[in-house]
Amino acid sequence: ILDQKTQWSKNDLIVGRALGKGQFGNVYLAKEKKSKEFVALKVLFKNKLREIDAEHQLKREVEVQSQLKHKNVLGMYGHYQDNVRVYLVLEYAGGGELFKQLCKVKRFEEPLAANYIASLASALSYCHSKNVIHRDIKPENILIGKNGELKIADFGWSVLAEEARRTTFCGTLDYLSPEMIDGDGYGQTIDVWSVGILLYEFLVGKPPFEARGTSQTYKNIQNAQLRIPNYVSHGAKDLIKKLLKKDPEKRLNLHQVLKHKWILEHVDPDKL
Ligand SMILES: Clc1cnc2c(Nc3ccc(N4CCOCC4)cc3)nc(-c3cccnc3)cn12
Repeated sequence: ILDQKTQWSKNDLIVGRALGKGQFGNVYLAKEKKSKEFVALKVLFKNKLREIDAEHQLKREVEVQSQLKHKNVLGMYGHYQDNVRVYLVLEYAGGGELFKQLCKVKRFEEPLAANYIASLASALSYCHSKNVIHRDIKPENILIGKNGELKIADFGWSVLAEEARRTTFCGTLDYLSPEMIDGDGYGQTIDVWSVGILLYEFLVGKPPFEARGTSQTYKNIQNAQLRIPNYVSHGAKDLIKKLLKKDPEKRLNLHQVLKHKWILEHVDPDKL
């Protein structure tokens, strides 16, 4: 149905309430008339995109996200435009933002955190198999489906691996990996680093290297001084330490994450 539809226009949709406000435009809940399916309509203003020369980035987001088909990657059904805006027709994630859920409960229980990390690792491993590096994995870019499944969204910063050598600044500091700060280029290991930061934030309620000032955050990241509270289990602590290795070569890869004892302890294998 929606996956097969190739041409989209505003007449296909009944647009409802705003789901959220972004810096380039808003996201609305919408309903596709024929299938009666809910979708999310991301509206971006062309002049705003032009201001920061982000048209090429948006083109890439569309190219990348529409070719990815995975249960933990938010689907993109199509796009259309008028002379003022670009419209992205996206899968509707009925559970909202993971970020809001984390703020509400402060910290996730270990089984829930393990399931989210397993979904994230399997989605990223799928993306990497398509030569796509997300580069901006953080709670704000993760949505929850109506049955609680994790959905990676917002591929605005993703690049196809060959371009990944260019060190472009992307996103909040907390998620920058050491090699990103050194600017010596990076491969798929930066997404693995972000999984480590996320795992820490899921279990502790804040990112590991958070500091008041930018330079302090950089310092903490660079010397990767990790303080993990005692209420975190040994298995989780072990995985966090193996993900937040300063040297990208020493970091676990995504397949090893999915085989880690703490993940296997909490996640039913058919989900992996
Ligand atoms: Cl893209 C995309 C696909 N689905 C969503 C979505 N879904 C969604 C579902 C449910 C609830 N609610 C559930 C009841 O409590 C109130 C919130 C919110 C968002 N939100 C956003 C979004 C949200 C906030 C800011 N910027 C974007 C983007 N989305």
